Amino acid sequence: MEAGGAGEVDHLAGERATAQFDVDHMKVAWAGSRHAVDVADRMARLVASDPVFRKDNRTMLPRKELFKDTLRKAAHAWKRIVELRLTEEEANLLRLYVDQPGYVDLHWGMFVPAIKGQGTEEQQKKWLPLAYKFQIIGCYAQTELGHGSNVQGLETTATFDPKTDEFVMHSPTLTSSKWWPGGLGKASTHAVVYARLITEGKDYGIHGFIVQLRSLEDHSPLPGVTLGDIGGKFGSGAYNSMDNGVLRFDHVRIPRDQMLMRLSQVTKEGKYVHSNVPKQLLYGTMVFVRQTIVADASKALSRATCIAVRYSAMRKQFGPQTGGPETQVLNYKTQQSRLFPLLASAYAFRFVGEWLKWLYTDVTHKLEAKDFSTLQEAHACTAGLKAVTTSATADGIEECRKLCGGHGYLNSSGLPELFATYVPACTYEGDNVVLLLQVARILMKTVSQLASGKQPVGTMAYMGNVQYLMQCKCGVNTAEDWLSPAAIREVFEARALRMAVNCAQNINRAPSQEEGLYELSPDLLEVAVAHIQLIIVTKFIEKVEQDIPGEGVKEQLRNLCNVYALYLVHKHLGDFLSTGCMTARQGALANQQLGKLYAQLRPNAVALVDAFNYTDHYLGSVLGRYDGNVYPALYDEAWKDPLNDSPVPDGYREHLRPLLKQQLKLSRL
Ligand SMILES: CCCCCCCCCCCC(=O)SCCNC(=O)CCNC(=O)[C@H](O)C(C)(C)COP(=O)(O)OP(=O)(O)OC[C@H]1O[C@@H](n2cnc3c(N)ncnc32)[C@H](O)[C@@H]1OP(=O)(O)O
Ligand SMILES: Cc1cc2nc3c(=O)[nH]c(=O)nc-3n(C[C@H](O)[C@H](O)[C@H](O)COP(=O)(O)OP(=O)(O)OC[C@H]3O[C@@H](n4cnc5c(N)ncnc54)[C@H](O)[C@@H]3O)c2cc1C
Repeated sequence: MEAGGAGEVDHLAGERATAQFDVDHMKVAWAGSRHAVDVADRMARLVASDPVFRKDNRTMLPRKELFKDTLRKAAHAWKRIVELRLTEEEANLLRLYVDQPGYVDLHWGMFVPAIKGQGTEEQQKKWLPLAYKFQIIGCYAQTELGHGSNVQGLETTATFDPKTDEFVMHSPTLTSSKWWPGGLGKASTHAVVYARLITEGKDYGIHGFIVQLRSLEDHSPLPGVTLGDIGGKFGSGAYNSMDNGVLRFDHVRIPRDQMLMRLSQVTKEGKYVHSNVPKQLLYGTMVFVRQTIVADASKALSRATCIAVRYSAMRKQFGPQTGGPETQVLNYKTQQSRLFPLLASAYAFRFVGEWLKWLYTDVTHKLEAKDFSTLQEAHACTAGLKAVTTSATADGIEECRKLCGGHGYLNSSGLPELFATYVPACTYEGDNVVLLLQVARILMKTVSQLASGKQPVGTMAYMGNVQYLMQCKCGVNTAEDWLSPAAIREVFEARALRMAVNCAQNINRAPSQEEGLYELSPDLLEVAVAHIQLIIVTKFIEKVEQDIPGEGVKEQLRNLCNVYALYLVHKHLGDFLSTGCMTARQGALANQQLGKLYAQLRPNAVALVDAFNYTDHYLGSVLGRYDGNVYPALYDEAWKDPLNDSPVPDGYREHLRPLLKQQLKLSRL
């Protein structure tokens, strides 16, 4: 737990004393409200104090035990939720702090939202109460062995049989086997299955169906259903607690009313009827989850940076030539230039995630009122932000591991498991490259419409300012000029627009649009990244412009915002220079300003990670302990490894002793 307990010594107290802002108010700025801080705090402590939720031994558990441990934790969490009558908000936070991937994530995160989004009112009335009480467990079975990204290429069939008023679910090929769905392998009783709807001999494409997979009596697979886990995954512990599964159907029959019929229906006679809504609403659950993944990116990156900042503040290496104490590694400028942009990114992703949640809610309300005008904006923002934030977070966690030197490689640092658990976020819910290409296509469409005078809206509104942005010159003359939000915003807008226009022009030179999009896809990726980075920078600037209470809080957030933006300028200087948005000298000034910002951030670094308000249990890291008392903890942790159960290892008699004896004989020769 955090410092303050009897007898604890705060080894980072000196660091905390140098903070130039009110940490308590920063906690509120980070969490979104005082209420959010309090609820999160209560739930985190509830989990941390419960021995069932212990996780320090997780990476040492064999897979079967790890899975059983996940089942136990999930059941215990549910018991506590019911006993304590927790609200939905509290229950979600409790599950978050349990911090172990498991079937419940998919049950609440995808199965329930899929029924809510795609089921009729009648279907919701039937299925949701069962799901809410855990009388059924559900998963989201979309991806197949042969196809994941290309949803329209899925092969599972749902053929309507009007004689019995049923759909026949079938897996016609090996590649049509459902493959990857979380919770499918061992836990789920039901799934929302995506399959090709065939009626009256015609294939109407992909639709969702609720299918029961296992007996509610003894959990055995129902006749015609083949089920299993797809095998061990990357890393120890990590995502191996999840039963990602395989599923095959052999002509399994389900009632007609188990097709999710909000968007389209099949009548008793077998007639296909499509409601007058965009077909893409079928992808609604993915849009919802992508939005939550952006919020999760800031959680994962803030955990990693919290560990790396605290450890870097206590770790010392080398010292002045004249003798004296060694230097805290956090004082090395190289450590700061690698770590502080990640800390700033964690804050940036937090605020853009907050904004994205607002956008998603707004779009949902519009959809309910049959206004589909913002569907494309929602798709572009969720897909693009999911891709950019998860890639940066996965890379950032790995960088934090390196920033912790050798000890970062130990499981007890928490970083290897955090990385292994997090990195599939770059793939699931849409491969990041595939998603960025979706964004780029929308940007190309927007550019092509500019000539006709159509004004882009939402996050693409800046593209309407094309005349100015194509020729404007950055007005920065001194390093301090880079502290102007207007200057930053302008170069990011000009860079994104010019890259998009250049790419569109190159595509137009290709023999066909499709060929151009194909040939220039590597450039398109960069166009999409530039646009998404502009959104993140803009939302951070807008956040800092709000009224933010607490001494020094706004100043710290402004610094972090500037670090984030100028770090991107430095990292992508090639883009800014090649598009003529700024000069090489202005690039050098940006870097100069960045150095000054790092120096200002340094005395606040530990307090800025304290503001995340993570318990030691949630952090799960010996190196990231709140009290900074790392070495005794590292030492103790090593002795807990099963390899240290006995001084002489298993295998000595069979493999070491004969070897050593043989060498003895040889040396006597
Ligand atoms: C909470 C706890 C968490 C839960 C915990 C989380 C744990 C992890 C769970 C992981 C779960 C999963 O991975 S579930 C599986 C996730 N699978 C994926 O994400 C698959 C990714 N693939 C796709 O989304 C799609 O197939 C596409 C977008 C790549 C391609 O689709 P397509 O149908 O072929 O479409 P395409 O021709 O490109 O586009 C046709 C038109 O539709 C638009 N369009 C495409 N997608 C969308 C969309 N979603 N919304 C609106 N519009 C869209 C395009 O802009 C285009 O517009 P216009 O040009 O016509 O105007
Ligand atoms: C841990 C984990 C959990 C998952 N959970 C679920 C779940 O609960 N339910 C579910 O249904 N699925 C789930 N999935 C599946 C996941 O959604 C897919 O793996 C994901 O959508 C990527 O699809 P793919 O595997 O087909 O990759 P592929 O598309 O085969 O990607 C392979 C490579 O091809 C590239 N590529 C593909 N298409 C293009 C293109 N058009 N242009 C350029 N490059 C391209 C990709 O960038 C990538 O480099 C999960 C996956 C993982 C790893």
